[in-house]
Amino acid sequence: AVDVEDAMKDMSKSYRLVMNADDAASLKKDLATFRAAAVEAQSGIPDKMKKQPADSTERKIYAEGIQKLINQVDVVSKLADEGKVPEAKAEAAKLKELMKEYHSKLGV
Ligand code: HEM
Repeated sequence: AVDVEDAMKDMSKSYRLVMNADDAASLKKDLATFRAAAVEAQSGIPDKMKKQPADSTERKIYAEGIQKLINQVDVVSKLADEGKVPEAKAEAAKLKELMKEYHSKLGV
């Protein structure tokens, strides 16, 4: 089974790479790594929610947050595809905002 905690750790590493990238090619590569980890996290159930029904409030909040995160990665990737590196990084900062918002909502 997918370990959400491991996927989150991978997201954390690739997020750092994204924010340190200084050309469109490495930015695109690091965003792809981040996205893959986020999709992995999406396919798992966080430890503290394993005993909850799929429609519990927390599980719905988790699903909503991960979907928003993936949608935002796609916004960033589009800018990277267009070679707009500073704009892409400005949008990438919103990934961290989503992290703070949802970690706080979910108490993690
Ligand atoms: C840039 C985005 C994000 C990063 C870098 C990130 C990173 C992390 C890290 C490092 C952990 C702790 C793993 C450990 O215990 O060592 C974690 C846990 C967790 N995060 Fe995130 N996170 C992000 C976004 C999100 C979002 C958007 C959500 C909710 C939708 C979320 C939900 C969780 C949950 C539920 C856990 C606990 C996992 C478990 O124990 O099974 N995270 N995250």
